[in-house]
Order: sequence, then C-alpha cells, then structure tokens
Amino acid sequence: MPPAPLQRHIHVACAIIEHGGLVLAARRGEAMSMPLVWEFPGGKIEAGETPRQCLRRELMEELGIAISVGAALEPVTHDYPSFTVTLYPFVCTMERGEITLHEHAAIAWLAPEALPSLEWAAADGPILENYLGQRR
Ligand SMILES: Nc1nc2c([nH]c(=O)n2[C@H]2C[C@H](O)[C@@H](COP(=O)(O)OP(=O)(O)OP(=O)(O)O)O2)c(=O)[nH]1
Repeated sequence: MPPAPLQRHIHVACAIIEHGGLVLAARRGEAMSMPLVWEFPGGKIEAGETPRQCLRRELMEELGIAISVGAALEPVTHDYPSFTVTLYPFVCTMERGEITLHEHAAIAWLAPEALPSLEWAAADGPILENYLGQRR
C-alpha cells in the first residue's frame, strides 16, 4: 500500500461555556462546512495567536460575547475524510454581551448530562467524554 497522502491539519480552539449550571452548544449554520452539526463555538487558531486569544476573538465574532477563558481540557485530534483537526477545548464563562447568532443556525443551553443527546461533530465525542468525566 502506498503511504496515505498528508492531508490538511487545522488547529481549532473551542469554548465549553458554563452559565447557571448549563452549557452552551452551537449548531453550525447551513452555509458553513459540516452544516447543522453541533459544536462548541470557536475556530481556527491564527498565526501569532494563542488558543485563548483565538477563543476570545472567535466568540466575539461568532456570538458577540466577551468570555473569560478558564481551564484547558485535553486536546483531541480527529481525522475527517478530507482533513485532520486538533481541537483545544477550554472551560469558559460569559463576561458580558448578549448572544447574537452571526454564523450559527441555533444555540442551546443544556445540562451537562444532556449534551450527548445532540448530533455533534465527530471530533467532539472525546471532548464530551473528558468534560463529563472530569465533573464526576
Ligand atoms: N469551533 C468548532 N469547530 C469544530 C468543532 N468540532 C469540529 O470538528 N470542528 C471543526 C469544524 C471546522 O472544520 C473547524 C472549525 O473551523 P471554523 O469554524 O473556522 O471553520 P469554518 O466553518 O470556517 O471552516 P472552513 O469552511 O474554513 O473549512 O473545526 C467544535 O467543537 N468547535
């Protein structure tokens, strides 16, 4: 077998935002790649940016809120058919602003144990497990 061709590898920071005992899930918009699956809001880390800076920028761009970025969870790497993603999850809280959807189709505030009932992006499975596991 010839070696598998190297595919694009992107690095993405994502925010597990806790508020009043609930957690924010965001449904990707129809015009986005991987439409309509649920994710933790965030996006690609740009050159010269730390994952935490990336998250503050992305949450302001995507949802119009300022967040405080707390503890990092274990990064997760997943191979999609056409690219590889490493996700850098952080537990966050909202600082100010009201949520306005600039890119997402919907948001939901769920009790942590209800999060797995949504249809998540495939890469997010281990993040959910780690997050729910560390709360037990
Ligand atoms: N923000 C976020 N992205 C995720 C999660 N899980 C997951 O597989 N992803 C993927 C979806 C996207 O391919 C990429 C996030 O980059 P992005 O939000 O800037 O993506 P995008 O729609 O601009 O993507 P693209 O069209 O440029 O490919 O990571 C997640 O929980 N949160």
